[in-house]
Amino acid sequence: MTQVSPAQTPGNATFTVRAPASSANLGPGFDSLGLSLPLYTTLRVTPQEATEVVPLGPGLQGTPADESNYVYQAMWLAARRAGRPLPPARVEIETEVPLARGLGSSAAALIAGIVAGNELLGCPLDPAAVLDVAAREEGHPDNVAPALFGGIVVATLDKLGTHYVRLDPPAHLGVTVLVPDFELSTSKARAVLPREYSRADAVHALSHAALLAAALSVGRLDLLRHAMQDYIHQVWRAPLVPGLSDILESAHEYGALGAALSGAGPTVLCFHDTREPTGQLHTYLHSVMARNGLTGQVMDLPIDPAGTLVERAQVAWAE
Ligand SMILES: Nc1ncnc2c1ncn2[C@@H]1O[C@H](COP(=O)(O)OP(=O)(O)OP(=O)(O)O)[C@@H](O)[C@H]1O
Ligand SMILES: N[C@@H](CCO)C(=O)O
Repeated sequence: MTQVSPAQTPGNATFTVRAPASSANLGPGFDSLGLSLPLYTTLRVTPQEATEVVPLGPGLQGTPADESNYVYQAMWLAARRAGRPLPPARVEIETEVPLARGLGSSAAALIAGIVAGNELLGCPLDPAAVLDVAAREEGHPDNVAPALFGGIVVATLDKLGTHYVRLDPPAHLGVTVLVPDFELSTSKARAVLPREYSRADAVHALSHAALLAAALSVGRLDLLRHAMQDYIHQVWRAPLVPGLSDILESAHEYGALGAALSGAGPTVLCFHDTREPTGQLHTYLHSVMARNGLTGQVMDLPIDPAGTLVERAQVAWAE
């Protein structure tokens, strides 16, 4: 596997693109802060005379098996930015990222598609351009930036471009996610947010987001719980996610270093210290689900440092 890189092999060779899940916001970093998680969307792309789009596996049931598929549309975004037509190919799509759960499935699909389209074209776009295409399409960079670069990314999108800083995950910082068995689309979870905020809320948000980014950059795990306070989105989304308010208030009593709604939800993210056991936290998160009549999964995951990877089959240049 190699990081996003110029094409090294002939234009007709099969290649795979693997893009990770992500958790956006981390509390106050609304639309601007996210991290990458090791659940993957994988594309297997084979140039051929006619386009074929093949979603595989139960995770993608119901997604279109034709050119309207989001991944294929994303491949065309790369071609449009490059000002060239997309060469035809067979595109097989698989994913481990549950859809519409707040784990960045759409960002993984978008990044994987743009990187695949770019590869098919011989890599006219550099990684910063790939990120900018993705951030403009999604409307915010907080999932697509960690999906592309891995680790933790602070990013902002403005008229001039998408600007970002990637941080290596601090030592001993692990993630526990509670993934409920129900979907919540990002559009529904954005629709409940107010259009305007008071100056007090704005100052609260920017000071906490700034503290969180600084704490993550120097590994101050003791500050996470305080820095992750948020009044911009979680309070409005809490009615859509049973148990969220309890977890935000009490997870620290069970070993969490901090807790947040993951992306637009319904997944909830807790940070933990990887040197400490997480059994108590798991038991607590399961009890919150049970109290609220929910089922779902609780998983410990590391932060994925690698981001999107491209692998080309070993094909000799002479073939
Ligand atoms: N691999 C994929 N192939 C095709 N479509 C996909 C794929 N992954 C995601 N999608 C599309 O994206 C939608 C989910 O996007 P949505 O933004 O609502 O949630 P999310 O990205 O999983 O969560 P969040 O943005 O809160 O982290 C799916 O319903 C589907 O239409
Ligand atoms: N920042 C986005 C992430 C989900 O796409 C939100 O919370 O709506």
